Amino acid sequence: MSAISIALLGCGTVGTGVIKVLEKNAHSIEKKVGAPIVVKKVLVRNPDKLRNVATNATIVTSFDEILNDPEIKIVAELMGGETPAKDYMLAALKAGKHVVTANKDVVAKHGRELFEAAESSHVDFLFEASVGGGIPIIRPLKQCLAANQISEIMGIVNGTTNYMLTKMTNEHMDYNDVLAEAQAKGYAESDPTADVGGFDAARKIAILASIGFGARVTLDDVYTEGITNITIEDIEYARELGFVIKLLAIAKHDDRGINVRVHPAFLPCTHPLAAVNDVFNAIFVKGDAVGETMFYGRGAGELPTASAVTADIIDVARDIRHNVSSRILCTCFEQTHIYPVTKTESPYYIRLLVEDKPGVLAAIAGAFGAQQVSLHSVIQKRKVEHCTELVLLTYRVSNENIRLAMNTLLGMSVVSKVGNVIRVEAAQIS
Ligand SMILES: NC(=O)C1=CN([C@@H]2O[C@H](COP(=O)(O)OP(=O)(O)OC[C@H]3O[C@@H](n4cnc5c(N)ncnc54)[C@H](OP(=O)(O)O)[C@@H]3O)[C@@H](O)[C@H]2O)C=CC1
Ligand SMILES: N[C@@H](CC=O)C(=O)O
Ligand code: NA
Repeated sequence: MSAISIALLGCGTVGTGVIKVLEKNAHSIEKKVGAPIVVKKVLVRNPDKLRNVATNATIVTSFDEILNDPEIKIVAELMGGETPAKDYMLAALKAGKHVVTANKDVVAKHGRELFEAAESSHVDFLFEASVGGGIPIIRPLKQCLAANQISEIMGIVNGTTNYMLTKMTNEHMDYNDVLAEAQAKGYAESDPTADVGGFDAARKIAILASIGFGARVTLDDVYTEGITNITIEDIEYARELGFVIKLLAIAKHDDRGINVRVHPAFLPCTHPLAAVNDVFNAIFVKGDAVGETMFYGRGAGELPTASAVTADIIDVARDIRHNVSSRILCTCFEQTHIYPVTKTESPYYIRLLVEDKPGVLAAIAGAFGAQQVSLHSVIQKRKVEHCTELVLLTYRVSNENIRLAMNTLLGMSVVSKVGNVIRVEAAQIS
């Protein structure tokens, strides 16, 4: 069969990786598809930029050169951002071109519109790289686990912050230095606020929850906290107490509805996610038939992400060869109540700076007690600026009650500063 022509929108970290993978594995990919895949055009902003890859493709700066080229059957959007990426994908789908993307911003926010455009044009819209980088997770959820009712999805879904937390924990690296390293390695988003602020993970868990629970979960439904407040002190106290700090993305479907959240958490050192380090991601999925499953691999970076994008391109190319399309589209059928984070429960770690005088501990314990927050343990180790640093671990308590207790504490003259309040996940504090 004649070659299948494709175009890439973007030739940065991921685009470069896709060109390399298609080139390196051209022979086996051709055998798998039954036709060669050829990158005909690549859209960039700056055609004069030096790139880390050689290609015979034509470099273009106008999307119209791709949109109006009837030979191009597949468009891989690897630019990032919402605009113009969404408009280009929509135009390509409406023009009858298949679309593959790594763009979680657009999938999380405009997925429905893109699915509808794909369905009416009878083309594919695939986005495996948008969550978990190189880890297969979208396809397993949509296909391999389709027989299950999914009750829980939990994991580490941002490579940049996991890399940062690992280096801060194991090598005591400075936050800004390690962020710069993650950027240099091509892991971070063009605006890394999305990574460190938790929004990238929030988009990813919104996508996974929507697919897993068959209900539309948007970014606004996800309670989001990033790692910007995590200090070396918190990391050290975690270690002392037998925990590590990880940025977790959690989606649960129970008899109250759906709850979706992203926040740093203390995880027991013995928990499997505690051993997921550097740029690696891991995602647990619990289904009623299969039980627990775990997906693990590199969550960001040139070649791992290219692996997922290229697999989508191969899938589409096979569909083109067999004259089928849009076999698995939007799976959000259910209207399900989303309940807020305040209704969730867990133990908490709390670090406070308090005045160093008699009766302070009793007053603090009283403020917690008034909100039904029971304290499991208190560590009092060091003096900071004439104050005493207190580290408290609570028993399991509702988020609402912790908030109420913290509000009371903030108003107490003996409390100089709240250092941090971090959830404890997957631990029995008893
Ligand atoms: N990096 C990673 O590890 C992962 C990234 N992703 C996602 O993949 C996508 C791409 O990420 P990444 O490769 O890191 O991004 P980069 O910033 O490295 O590359 C972006 C590319 O898009 C081009 N581009 C951006 N805006 C425009 C525009 N308006 N018109 C034409 N070209 C444009 C840039 O052109 P020029 O080179 O001329 O500036 C560049 O080639 C994003 O959606 C990201 O979230 C997903 C998983 C992992
Ligand atoms: N910035 C993202 C890239 C992959 O999605 C991350 O660090 O995980
Ligand atoms: Na993936």
